[in-house]
Amino acid sequence: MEDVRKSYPGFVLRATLEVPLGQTLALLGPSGSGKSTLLRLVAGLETPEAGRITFGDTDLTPLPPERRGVGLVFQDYALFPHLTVYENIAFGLREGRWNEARIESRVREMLELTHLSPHARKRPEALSGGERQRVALARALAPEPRLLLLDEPLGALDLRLREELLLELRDILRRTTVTALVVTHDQAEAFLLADRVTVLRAGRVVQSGSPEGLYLRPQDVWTARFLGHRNVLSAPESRSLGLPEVPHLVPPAALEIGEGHPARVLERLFYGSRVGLWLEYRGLRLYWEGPDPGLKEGQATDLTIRFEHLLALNEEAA
Ligand SMILES: Nc1ncnc2c1ncn2[C@@H]1O[C@H](COP(=O)(O)OP(=O)(O)OP(=O)(O)O)[C@@H](O)[C@H]1O
Repeated sequence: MEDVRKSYPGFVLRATLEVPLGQTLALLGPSGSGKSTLLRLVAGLETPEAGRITFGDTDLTPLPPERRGVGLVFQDYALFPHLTVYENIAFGLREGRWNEARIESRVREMLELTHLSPHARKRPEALSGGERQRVALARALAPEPRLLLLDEPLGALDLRLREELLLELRDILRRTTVTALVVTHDQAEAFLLADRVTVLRAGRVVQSGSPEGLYLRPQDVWTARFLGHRNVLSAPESRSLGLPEVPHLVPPAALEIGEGHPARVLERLFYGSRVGLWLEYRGLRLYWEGPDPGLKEGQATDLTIRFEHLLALNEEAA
């Protein structure tokens, strides 16, 4: 999409975005940043005030939703309650006047892809939340859409189910060649699902890149914090360490405990397979995480900051 604009009272979305063919792009942003609005514009459920939405050489902008060739998956599933799983998946194919033999073979293929074959004859009410979401996915993929749009697809599920379905969704997106745009406010979800991630803030694209590229090289303080970095030094803090007086990111790889300068454990967070430590170091509070080094709260240790790993950050996105 090219310089697409849409405004509501007190909100303006203005974005240019490209989803590489056959890949998954995650739109990541806090609540109210315009993620759903952007997705609805691509789906044709909203009309832009300016700009164009294209797929290859096709201009989708003037087309109604049903002629855009997009598949939609929302967090509330929106399945037909009176239809079986099989018929839910077949629905779009019947609408598209596929013949019965093709419908049967495509629905079987989708049931296998989403591991739903044993549930084909059930109605949605007899399924778990995760199974329902897989039906929604199978139904959206069945008509071979050119673009799959997913809006917080795991949003309605509890934490454990969310993790399970996340890996399954990742696997399904990788096994199909569909181009997908997924909206999420969860950084881990975006990183696991997508080939590329675009960060949205207040209706503007802040930064795009591969998950690794974004995480290791956020361009400003807000993006670094939003992506989950805990060690973002302010300009005066940077100066106190002898760095140029601009904010700096201290990525996880830059901290080593056990050697270097004196530090003290302020707080120890036990997560099971790893431990988080808030450390006091030269008047700063720094967070370290890794396998349990056996340090207790209040205990002294040593800490090295590998300055070559630090990254200067812009104060704030323009
Ligand atoms: N139909 C509408 N009428 C008026 N304002 C709207 C409408 N839809 C969205 N907005 C406003 O546009 C802004 C962006 O909303 P949007 O739902 O796109 O954000 P989001 O990033 O998807 O948020 P969330 O993660 O909470 O769903 C919000 O301030 C919202 O109140």
